[in-house]
Amino acid sequence: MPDETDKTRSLLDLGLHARGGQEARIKGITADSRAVREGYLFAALPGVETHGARFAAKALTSGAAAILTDSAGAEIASRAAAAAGAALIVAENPRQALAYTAALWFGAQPQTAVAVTGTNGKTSVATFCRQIWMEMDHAAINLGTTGVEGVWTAPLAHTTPDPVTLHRVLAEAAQQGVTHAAMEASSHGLAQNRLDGVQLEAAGFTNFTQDHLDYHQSFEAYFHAKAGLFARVLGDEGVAVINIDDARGADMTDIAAARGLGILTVGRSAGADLQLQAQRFDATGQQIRFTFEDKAYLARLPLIGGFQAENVLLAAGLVIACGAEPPRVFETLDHLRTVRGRMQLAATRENGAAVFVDYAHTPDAVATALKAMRPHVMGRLIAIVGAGGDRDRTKRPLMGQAAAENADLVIITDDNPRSEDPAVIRQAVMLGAPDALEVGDRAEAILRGVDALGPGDALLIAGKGHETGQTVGDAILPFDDAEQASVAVAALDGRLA
Ligand SMILES: CC(=O)N[C@H]1[C@@H](OP(=O)(O)OP(=O)(O)OC[C@H]2O[C@@H](n3ccc(=O)[nH]c3=O)[C@H](O)[C@@H]2O)O[C@H](CO)[C@@H](O)[C@@H]1O[C@H](C)C(=O)N[C@@H](C)C(=O)N[C@H](CCC(=O)O)C(=O)O
Ligand SMILES: Nc1ncnc2c1ncn2[C@@H]1O[C@H](COP(=O)(O)OP(=O)(O)OP(=O)(O)O)[C@@H](O)[C@H]1O
Ligand SMILES: N[C@H](CCC[C@H](N)C(=O)O)C(=O)O
Ligand SMILES: [Mg+2]
Repeated sequence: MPDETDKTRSLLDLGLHARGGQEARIKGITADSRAVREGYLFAALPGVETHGARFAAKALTSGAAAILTDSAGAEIASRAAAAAGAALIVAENPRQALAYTAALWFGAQPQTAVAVTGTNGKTSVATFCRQIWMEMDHAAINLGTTGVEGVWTAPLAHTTPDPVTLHRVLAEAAQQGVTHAAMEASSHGLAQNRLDGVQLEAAGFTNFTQDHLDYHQSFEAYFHAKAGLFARVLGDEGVAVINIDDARGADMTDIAAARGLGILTVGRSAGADLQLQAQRFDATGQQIRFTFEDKAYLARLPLIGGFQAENVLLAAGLVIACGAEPPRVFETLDHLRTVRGRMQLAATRENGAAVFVDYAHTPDAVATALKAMRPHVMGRLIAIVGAGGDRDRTKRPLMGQAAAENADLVIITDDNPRSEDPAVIRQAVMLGAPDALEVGDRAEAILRGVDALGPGDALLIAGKGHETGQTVGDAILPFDDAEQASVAVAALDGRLA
């Protein structure tokens, strides 16, 4: 741990203005008043629910030596800070200042780091990057929705953790010998500058479709948040790895080009640097042909879903952008494994019908996942879909519609109703799928879906993927789609003890 006085100086070196000439000796940092200890810097941030400065008095009672906030927060906290003899640091963007401070405070991260943004595919791409690096004998991790995975593991509460958690985790990983890290950059995380202090060698863009309009309010604001990865977070020496098949890929490329960043394009589109040329599907995966620098390559991916090939090539592009030898990277692709909860084969009925669990929780993901299953299915495609409570309401009928358009039978059920009435959420989803069967209880919906499977049919259970709970109100009830699928198959095929 570096000398504490140096830390204080670093904070002031950030160009922050300490009012009242106070010099703070910092012993720790947090944005949560409840976590403040003697000598801590308390970042009092403006939030969605409240302003952290409202908790300044409590933080000072717990021993805060400095308060970092914005001008609105300074109005609230300045008297209490002065009375306690604590430094008040006012920043135009205190979230960014906190991110830089967290990076300096924890002082270490894996030397090679990449981040990936996009509406869908972040967890998959980050996981594939980690798998490729591990195949190349690097000590690697991925960080995101599924926690920290790889040579070192830890749970995470958010897809992109707050900067204090993020840098604590990155520093601990580096101390454990982790040299390579791939992380997800969620739109919330980017809008809140959670990643601004991370040193990235490359950053990736998967796609841009609807999600999270509850938080971002408009498509443009949502896009602007994602674009922050290329406009701001990625350093001047960084490489932008962009899926140009997506309609907004060109916009991302322009943003990166305007900064003079390196650019590596990926996709089926003509002119892509890493170009997917052909895909052939079989029962357990797919054969792909692609080109890079005028050379053609073949790989067999043991992965279900055409879109996973796009994610794999984006991951390969990110690893190459960090300096790896392309042929060596491509050799690893045959060894990739299914990402937990993403087109995961959860169970098979005695009649051969397969049950897949997938994390599709946006209209585009539901459509993509179902379309991806078609080439693998001879008979009917059945979909179980629900939408989360306290999240983007406008995506609900569109998710129902995506299911109705791409499946032969749709069952609408509950998926983390949170504080909302589950029946109201189901009704909204049903607006897009009027012929769907409504079965609120998720276990019963899975049983009904599995029961409906004839030979050659397949079932997609969408929405929860790797999740292990159903959030109802404040309670998280244990629930695992893959487990429920196995139980349903065992019960119906008479294999239960
Ligand atoms: C909308 C959102 O992102 N909210 C996150 C954000 O809250 P906020 O800053 O708006 O906080 P607030 O509740 O208004 O409080 C303001 C400030 O007062 C502080 N406070 C509050 C209470 C107190 O007693 N003491 C105190 O100091 C808070 O720490 C905060 O700094 O910062 C909080 C602290 O880090 C997060 O817990 C909270 O995540 C909420 C719970 C959440 O659900 N976030 C989700 C939507 C999210 O971030 N999801 C993304 C994307 C997921 C995906 O990939 O689809 C993710 O990266 O996980
Ligand atoms: N490249 C892609 N294009 C379209 N849909 C995709 C793509 N990759 C994944 N999906 C769909 O999105 C779902 C979620 O994938 P993944 O978890 O990798 O995305 P994510 O961006 O990390 O999601 P989150 O926002 O929850 O973190 C998958 O289960 C699949 O249905
Ligand atoms: N992390 C995402 C995915 C949630 C997936 C789904 N199970 C839901 O609860 O909506 C979110 O919070 O929007
Ligand atoms: Mg994710």
